[in-house]
Amino acid sequence: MPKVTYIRQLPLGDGVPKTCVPLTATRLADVVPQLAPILAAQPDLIEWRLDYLADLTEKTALLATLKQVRQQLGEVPLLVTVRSQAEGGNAVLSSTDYQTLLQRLINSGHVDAVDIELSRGECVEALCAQARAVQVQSVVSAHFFQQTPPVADIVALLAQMGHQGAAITKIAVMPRSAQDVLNLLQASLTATQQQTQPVITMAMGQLGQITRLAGGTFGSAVTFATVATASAPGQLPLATLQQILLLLNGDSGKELDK
Ligand SMILES: O=C1C[C@@](O)(C(=O)O)C[C@@H](O)[C@@H]1O
Repeated sequence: MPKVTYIRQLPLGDGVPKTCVPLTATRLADVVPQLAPILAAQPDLIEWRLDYLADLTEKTALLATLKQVRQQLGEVPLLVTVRSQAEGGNAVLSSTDYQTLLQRLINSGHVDAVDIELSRGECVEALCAQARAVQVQSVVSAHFFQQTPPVADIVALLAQMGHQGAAITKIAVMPRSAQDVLNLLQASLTATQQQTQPVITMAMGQLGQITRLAGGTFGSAVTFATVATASAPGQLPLATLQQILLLLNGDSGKELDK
């Protein structure tokens, strides 16, 4: 069973799925303005998808905006993600540039958690260790935008993330059938029973939407939702999700009138 893992003061793996909304601004100047309506909707966690920025080379300006974002968030935890094109995002970075950028984010003092792609191979373990050293939680992730791997493969990938030092493990798949959706849920349940790190899973697209609503029942610790722009197919509006989570999780979920 996963041990409860905190991102700032937010417990993951305690049986209640947490909501996360992505920030998808394409210009640094739009980041803080985009944050206000997201915060007003009261997600548990914010993910800044840095790869949406048209220019990822402006490191000084980027870190200055990151500091501002952190200040605006108060106690809401911040996850930063640089999603590669190969994993469904927009970043086209060499291994060295990816590693350097993630190191700067980890050591910035302004992030609570960092997404690290398992497919980046060699640097994953080092990045997890660097994050751990400065109390930043590592969320090691894998994305399958074309298919859903077999249950055993999903479970093995999540375990591999844990072996590489992930504090939290995450996988997103694209289902082609209802069986694929069931397979993703089965893999979530099995991984949750076997590993100590919290597991985050989702099946994308409309077919997979049930996993964003009821994934918590099968162990998924976080569900991604939208306030304005989606960062992956199938994400539901946060307000709708909050209501359904309350129905499914009772008193342990959020209050309806929040
Ligand atoms: O890994 C994930 C999950 C996600 O792909 C989703 O399907 O909701 C959305 C991404 O922003 C996030 O980094």
